[in-house]
Amino acid sequence: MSFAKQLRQAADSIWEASFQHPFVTELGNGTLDLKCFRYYVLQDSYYLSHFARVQALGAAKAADLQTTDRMAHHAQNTYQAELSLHENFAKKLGITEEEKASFIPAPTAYAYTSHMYRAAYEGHLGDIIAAILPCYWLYYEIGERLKDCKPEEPIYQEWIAAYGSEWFRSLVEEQIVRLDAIAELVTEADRKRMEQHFIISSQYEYAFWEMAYRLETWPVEGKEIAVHANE
Ligand SMILES: Cc1ncc(C[n+]2csc(CCO)c2C)c(N)n1
Repeated sequence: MSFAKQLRQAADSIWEASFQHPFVTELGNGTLDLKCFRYYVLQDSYYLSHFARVQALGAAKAADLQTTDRMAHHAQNTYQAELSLHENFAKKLGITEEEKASFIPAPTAYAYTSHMYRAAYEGHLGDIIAAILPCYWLYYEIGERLKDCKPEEPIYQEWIAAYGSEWFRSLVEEQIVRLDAIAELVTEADRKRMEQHFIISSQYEYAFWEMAYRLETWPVEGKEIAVHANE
């Protein structure tokens, strides 16, 4: 079995928990409170802006220029495709510039992005791909599962259409192939560490739904420092 498939299998129960999370199921049947989705869009813009930087770190750590080119392309894509999807949602949801400028990253969004930076700081390109792959792959599987759902809310339809697309599938497959190629070249200790990054990211994917569904705040409120959601 390929390395990526082994990781997918190891994370299966965590992914199942995401598929069954009320944020995901209610997005599919249209009953998700827009307040939660609005909160998600802002936290996810923050998440994506850091995700793009981690992809760019992957470009810098690649061992050949072709991979540097592809990872840089992926970073650009996160900015152009994913963030523009969010800009579009923000407009439709009436999220104001002031709201974006005085955004407070929630504990889970902060922890998840910190986890990806840690993998990038400590490791090589394989660590980075292992940490970012669940983001691609899980969303692709959610897109597939929700493909036939027709929620009444048009914003939820757009969200489902973005991740169930062929365009998105090719991006996911490219990163799976890259992970398998790297896994062939590294040591068993490297592979163990990569598996740990993959599992922790899978847990954070679940935690991200939970964060948005519960409108998570910091345990002691009133001392948070606001940043721009796109920073
Ligand atoms: C918490 C969270 N996890 C994953 C994604 C999906 N995603 C983010 S970047 C990227 C790769 C290039 O498009 C993908 C699939 C998200 N939006 N938010």
